Amino acid sequence: MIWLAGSPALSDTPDPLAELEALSKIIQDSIESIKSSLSSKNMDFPSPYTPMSLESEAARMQPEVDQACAMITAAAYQLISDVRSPMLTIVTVATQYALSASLGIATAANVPEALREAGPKGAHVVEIAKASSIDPTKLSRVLRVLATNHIFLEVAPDVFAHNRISSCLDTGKSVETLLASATTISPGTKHVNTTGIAAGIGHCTDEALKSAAYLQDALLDPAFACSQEPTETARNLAFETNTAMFEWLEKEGNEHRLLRFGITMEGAKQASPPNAIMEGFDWQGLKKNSLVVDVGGGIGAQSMTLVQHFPHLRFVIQDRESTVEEAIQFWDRQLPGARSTGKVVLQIHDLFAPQPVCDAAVYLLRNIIHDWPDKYCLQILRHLRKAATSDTRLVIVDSLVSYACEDRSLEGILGARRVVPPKPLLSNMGHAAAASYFTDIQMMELLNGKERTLKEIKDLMEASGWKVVQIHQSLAFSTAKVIGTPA
Ligand SMILES: C[S@@+](CC[C@H](N)C(=O)[O-])C[C@H]1O[C@@H](n2cnc3c(N)ncnc32)[C@H](O)[C@@H]1O
Repeated sequence: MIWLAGSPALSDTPDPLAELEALSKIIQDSIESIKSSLSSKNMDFPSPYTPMSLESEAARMQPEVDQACAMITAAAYQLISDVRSPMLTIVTVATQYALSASLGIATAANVPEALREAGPKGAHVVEIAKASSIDPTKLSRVLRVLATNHIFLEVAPDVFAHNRISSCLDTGKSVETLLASATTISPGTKHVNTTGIAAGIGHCTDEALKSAAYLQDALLDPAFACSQEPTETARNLAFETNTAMFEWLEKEGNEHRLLRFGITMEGAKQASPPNAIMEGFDWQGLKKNSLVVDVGGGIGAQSMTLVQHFPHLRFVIQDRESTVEEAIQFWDRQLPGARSTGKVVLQIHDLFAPQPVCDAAVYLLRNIIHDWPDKYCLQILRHLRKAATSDTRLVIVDSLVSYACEDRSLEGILGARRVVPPKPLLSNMGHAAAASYFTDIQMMELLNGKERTLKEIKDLMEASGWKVVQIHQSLAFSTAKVIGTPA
């Protein structure tokens, strides 16, 4: 028998059934580890049939439980790939866009809100369809493909109800309010004062999904193929525009997308453990009145967490004019007083202009570098380096993608060594880490941006006068902090 190169053999002559057994054992051991961790803390694992809330996710947020869940996800998906016919797998993957599209339709058609109002017994699709102008016979097919993939339940023929996953989509608003606002004001207002999860689904299944359909064209078009410009992307082809993402969002007709994107960024905090921004960097150790500059800080959702926990620090949150306008409302609503005391300053600043704050203890760049191609990242980092003092720290918070094979080349950097999962799992945790790789493609299609490997970030930092001194990362969450000092 010929083995293909790179097969992660358990022995010299890999036995497919031994791999299945090894994967099952990883799953079984991880379940045991969850049980013992939760029983020692007197906590319950959340049921897939109860609505999601941040409080009820507490068990899964325990680092050891979270890690065990990641192991189970990686092993279970690899098990599926090993046992299912390869033809069926390929066809299933090729048609999986139907899932993203269906999720977008259910969200836009107010299905989550209609099902919350219907209660645990659910509602017939004819009733659910009244929450929008959708055809019930088409909606039932959309909901069935989701229920088949464990999002919603089909509790009786054409009767659907929430499960835990689908309940995440609920904005908490009444169908009546949503129907009234859809006819009177912009549909983006649906997401105002919500967790931002439905907003994020809207962003991914509207502008991102539409752009993804053009990615093949963009990558194979000689004019766009090697482009490093944010104006030459699949999104530019899909929406027939020559503007970069953030300018495009500000264009007339995109008001709902701009509003939704801002709310998505705020909601994205919930994809990581609460207060994740606080970990891995010694904010407490900064001197009294030290200045943290949140560069491209959006409405300042991350800085707000830091303000609340580290009252000895001062903050400048910089962004584009339209975002700063939103940020003013956000801060005055959530933490009135922060601005009037001067503890927090909201500042209009272009990432590509010289940095006006030259006495910063920290420049924080969270989810910024991944928005831009290398040559633009270098401009951003060089402006910060020019304004930095010798004590300034650069904190880059972004996904760090790993190769799908082992790579130990940068283990000399403090914190860079990762826990290597047991074989036969992929060293990047396979499907458990899939969201980062999907986001990488989303960055490419929308902005010509990218999620980077540690080596790619290190190269950018070194080319702009920064030196990587420490990394903070976890096995389960791909978001990492790369901490630098002036070189
Ligand atoms: C992905 S969001 C990240 C926001 C925030 N750092 C966070 O982690 O929630 C990117 C941010 O960059 C801002 N941005 C994009 N282009 C910019 C520019 N040229 N100058 C300043 N900010 C910009 C956007 O308005 C947006 O708020």
